[in-house]
Amino acid sequence: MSELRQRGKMVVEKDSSVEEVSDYEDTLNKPHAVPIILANDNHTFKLDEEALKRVLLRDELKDRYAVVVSVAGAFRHGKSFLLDFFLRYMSSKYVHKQNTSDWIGSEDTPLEGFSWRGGSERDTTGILMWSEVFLTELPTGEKIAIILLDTQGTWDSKSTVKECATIFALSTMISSVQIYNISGNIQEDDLQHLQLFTEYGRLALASSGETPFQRLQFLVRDWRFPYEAPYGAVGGQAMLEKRLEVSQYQHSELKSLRKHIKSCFSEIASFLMPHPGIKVATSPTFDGRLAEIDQEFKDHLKILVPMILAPENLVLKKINGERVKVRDFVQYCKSYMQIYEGDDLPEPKSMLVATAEANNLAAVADAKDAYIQLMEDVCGGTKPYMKTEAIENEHKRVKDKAIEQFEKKKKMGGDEFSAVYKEQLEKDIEETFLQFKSHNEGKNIFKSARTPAVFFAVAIAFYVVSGLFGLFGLYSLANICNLGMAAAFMVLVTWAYVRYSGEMREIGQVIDESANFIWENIMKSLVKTFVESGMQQMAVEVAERTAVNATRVALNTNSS
Ligand SMILES: Nc1nc2c(ncn2[C@@H]2O[C@H](COP(=O)(O)OP(=O)(O)OP(=O)(O)O)[C@@H](O)[C@H]2O)c(=O)[nH]1
Repeated sequence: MSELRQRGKMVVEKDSSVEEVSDYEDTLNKPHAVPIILANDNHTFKLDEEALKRVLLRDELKDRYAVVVSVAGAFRHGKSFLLDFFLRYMSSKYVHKQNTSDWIGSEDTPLEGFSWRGGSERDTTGILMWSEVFLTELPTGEKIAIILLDTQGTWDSKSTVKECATIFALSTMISSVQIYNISGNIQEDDLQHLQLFTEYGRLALASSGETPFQRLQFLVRDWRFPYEAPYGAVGGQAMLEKRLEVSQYQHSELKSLRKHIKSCFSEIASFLMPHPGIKVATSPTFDGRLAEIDQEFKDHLKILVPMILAPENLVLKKINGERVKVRDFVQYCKSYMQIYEGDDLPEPKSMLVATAEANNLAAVADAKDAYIQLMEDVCGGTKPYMKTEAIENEHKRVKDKAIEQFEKKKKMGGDEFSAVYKEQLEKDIEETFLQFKSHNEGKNIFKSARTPAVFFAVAIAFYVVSGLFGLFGLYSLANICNLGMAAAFMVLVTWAYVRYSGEMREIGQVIDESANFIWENIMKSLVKTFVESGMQQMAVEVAERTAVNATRVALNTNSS
């Protein structure tokens, strides 16, 4: 196996050598970039749902609130390079729990993580997610998971306008902090690339009253005019205010673009980065070591990175004003991806519908979870058997609660839109209830013993009838009954084997169903008549004995 390092990039080539397979697996188990949106040859994208689920749907993650940090912007402008410093910070702060400014690393360590490299050809394609999701708590106590995304650079010679817009739009829609990486200055075309969202933002705002996105962080690389606006956040803010200024004499098109950009994000910030030095920009042998990066750049990295990733600065992903859990994030990715699958860029309206759809599906999943949790408490796992009537009453009570939770949750799209999802929730709950019910039935030892009891009784019945036929010399009929008895025993043995081995379960099911049929249609009424006549007999006997005793007592009293 050979491991090619293209600066920070780890390319693993698998060869046939057996002893090296475990090395290969070790490398894959190390935190790495996972492509979640894949670029197809025909200029379209595909969501790798399985990969996304493998990273996110882990027990320790899925119920945490998501913070999603993405870096997007033109290609070859140091996006992945920056993200690798984010990884250093995250690892020091959230994995090793260190609180020092040494997170930036030692002077001579090559920079690793998301693939980055020099040269003029694009490197990243699609959207990549870092496989290690960082866990922490907000100062308010909420447990959160921080997800990092690297995106395909825009405006390279191989991508169509639609591809660029799709990646930028998708990454903005799924992130809570979109870092808009641009070079040199904030220009009008940088603002125009936000255009697609401005209409979506207007619709979303009208529909829900909530700002659709959270933080947009302009990051201007290689800022060359520190004498006009100083490096860092203060200079960045001053620059941004100038660029987003709406003035009386502006063209109405420029005015409305600025107004709508502002209404799409709850926070817009900007940071001016100094040039990292000639080696970073031009040396083909530069491997990311700090020793070769300008001090001013490193100083500003130490300000920028905690400004985005320190616990007090983290921004939770919100949709329709509601925080998004990691498992809901998967649903949002699916719904959004669907609208970008067509040939044209989606209409802002369909972006809104997709958001409303994912929003309602997340509410359905939450309500169903609540139902399962409450039912588990009532009759799940090792809880003892409940009477059918009692479990049905509990189901109704818990179902009402789950539906109420769904109705109370803030959702997009209005009542009519939500009605379909409410119906789906009701259907899901009923299906889940059937599973709880059959699990409960399984705990009733009398019901589970029904099949052997029925076939044993059938065998005994054949035995008795065969004896009777034998008594009257009807041997051929007696033999048929003996055959029936043998068949009943065979069924019993087969049933016991199926139960013991877990094999041939379909046959086991047929036997159980036949036993149920015999019980419901023949034996139940017989047993009922038997028990009732037995009870009557007993009642008559008890009454007679009581009468006799009473008469005796009366006679004794009279004679004395
Ligand atoms: N001028 C300049 N170059 C940088 C900066 N940061 C990183 N670089 C260099 O830019 C080149 C590209 O870095 P990447 O991180 O691969 O860039 P990218 O934007 O992820 O590239 P794509 O994946 O192709 O979109 C590398 O040679 C880096 O050394 C910066 O702030 N200014």
